[in-house]
Amino acid sequence: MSASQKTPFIQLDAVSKGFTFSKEKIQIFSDLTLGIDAGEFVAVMGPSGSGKSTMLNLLSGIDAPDTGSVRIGNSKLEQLGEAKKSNWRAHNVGIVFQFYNLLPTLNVAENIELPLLLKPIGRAERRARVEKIIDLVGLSGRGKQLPSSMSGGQQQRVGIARAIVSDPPLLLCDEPTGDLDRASADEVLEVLGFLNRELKKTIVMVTHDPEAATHASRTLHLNKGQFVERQEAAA
Ligand SMILES: Nc1ncnc2c1ncn2[C@@H]1O[C@H](COP(=O)(O)OP(=O)(O)OP(=O)(O)O)[C@@H](O)[C@H]1O
Repeated sequence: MSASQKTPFIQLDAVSKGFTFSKEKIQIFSDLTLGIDAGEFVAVMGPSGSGKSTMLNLLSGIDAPDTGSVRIGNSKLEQLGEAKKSNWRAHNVGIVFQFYNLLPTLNVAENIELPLLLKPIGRAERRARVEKIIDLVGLSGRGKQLPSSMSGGQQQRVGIARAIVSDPPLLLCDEPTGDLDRASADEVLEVLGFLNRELKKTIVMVTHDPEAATHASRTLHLNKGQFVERQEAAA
């Protein structure tokens, strides 16, 4: 590699992945190679069942390829044991879910604080970080509310705040606007865009929504286990 070629932040090399279901083998990826640079905001689209969520699971190390390798930064995930991988994930990956996955009995601030409880950070510092993130996602003053008292868009912004409170470089979003109306979806996408532009988070977002994909810098379409790059037209 020449000095001018930069190494992608995320590199999938010759990845294959299949599942066996009712004795039938479904091959999702065969010999898939993909690079994503630091600071990119990538949308992943494709038909239902094409392997979009599987891709996110490979990137977070929640699932492993059958063959091939997944490298993120300096970490080759297949070389990490489960304990090291959990620790790596806690420091490097934030995950945003379609249905928010907030704990209903905890208020907004307590939900966002959860990932910090696994770290050697004192209470005052934790609270300060949570307040800062609450402001950043546009929910100032709502820390004591329960998730059930908030709109879907607000709950998703809590989900995003929880995903970034540990300051991971990579954010993986699985249909983050899939359960939202257009206006709430746009607010959530604005927050993701801000995190990408201003905080330089690398974002990989699975979406069915072509308009959501226009917020990304690049759109990858999954087609028969391979990615085809295509630009979404702005709405
Ligand atoms: N743990 C598993 N065991 C067996 N089959 C699985 C498993 N996980 C995923 N699959 C199968 O792999 C295929 C791809 O699933 P995946 O969830 O990645 O698709 P997707 O593109 O995210 O779909 P959707 O848009 O519907 O969410 C599907 O056929 C699914 O049933």
